[in-house]
Amino acid sequence: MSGGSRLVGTREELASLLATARAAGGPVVLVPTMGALHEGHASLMRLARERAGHGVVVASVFVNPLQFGPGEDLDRYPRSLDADRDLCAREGVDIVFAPGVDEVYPGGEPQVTVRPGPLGKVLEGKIRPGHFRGVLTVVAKLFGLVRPDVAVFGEKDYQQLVLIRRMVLDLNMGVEVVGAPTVREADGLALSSRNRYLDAEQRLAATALGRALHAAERNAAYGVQVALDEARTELREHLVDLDYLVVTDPGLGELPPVVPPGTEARMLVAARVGTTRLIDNVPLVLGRAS
Ligand SMILES: Nc1ncnc2c1ncn2[C@@H]1O[C@H](COP(=O)(O)OP(=O)(O)OP(=O)(O)O)[C@@H](O)[C@H]1O
Ligand SMILES: CC(C)(CO)[C@@H](O)C(=O)[O-]
Ligand code: BAL
Repeated sequence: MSGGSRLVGTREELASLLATARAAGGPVVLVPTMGALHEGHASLMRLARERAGHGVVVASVFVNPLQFGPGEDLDRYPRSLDADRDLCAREGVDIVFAPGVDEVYPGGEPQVTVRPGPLGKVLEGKIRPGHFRGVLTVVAKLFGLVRPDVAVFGEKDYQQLVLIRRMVLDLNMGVEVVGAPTVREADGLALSSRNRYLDAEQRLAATALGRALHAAERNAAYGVQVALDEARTELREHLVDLDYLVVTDPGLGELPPVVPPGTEARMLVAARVGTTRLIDNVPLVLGRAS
């Protein structure tokens, strides 16, 4: 496709643009987002542009009510469609799909939704009950509307990425799911749309998450316990309320009590800084000097 980013708000417009694009050949690559775009999103779009080649890149911008629980930040979630559109144009996105809630949920909340299964009940799912049912349902709907060959998601939302891969596998959706590395500020804070809720003091405290994960990476060679202890020390030094800090296997399962050197694992952290919840994670290679 050529001619910059096209902003579309309806399923009909989207279908018609995609039909034209498909006729021209090349893959369709989707980047789902909730908007308030930053450089982390930009990296996903660049990856999508590379994967699409002469095909089409679609970015969706939709704050999905179904994945927010009561009392969460649905109403104050940042919305900045004009700036989002500029960023999409800069990164070579062909179609920006920014539908209203009625367009995505024309009959209100759908009767049939995607149950995430046991992995949806741990970590984020335990603290935000119903969250992953909302995420998987909207991602399934976006896949239905766009019918992408490839979809790109960030590793920053690692549990989400694992669950989307699982949904695609279990429901034979035939979409290639690409995970993109987390983009960080110079001080290690993972970029997130919610970072803009932080005041200066909270912004400083928020660096604890990145510091903790980095301390764990440095100490992973000494095993899970040392990695956890070092990470906890960093978190204790800052004004954050820890929700969880865990080391799992890469699929979010439990690690066996004894692991051979070189075992791949994931450390995941979630904490509240003031009223803002932040999450982050890194891969670890256990029991081997890195
Ligand atoms: N720092 C980042 N690096 C790489 N990808 C990211 C980063 N932050 C978000 N993403 C990815 O961008 C996609 C859209 O995420 P979303 O719009 O929720 O942004 P967000 O910054 O994660 O916002 P939130 O504050 O809601 O967590 C997701 O696949 C997410 O994992
Ligand atoms: C995948 C997603 C766009 C679904 O609303 C959202 O959870 C996000 O932005 O990570
Ligand atoms: N990036 C995850 C979306 C959410 O927190 O609702």
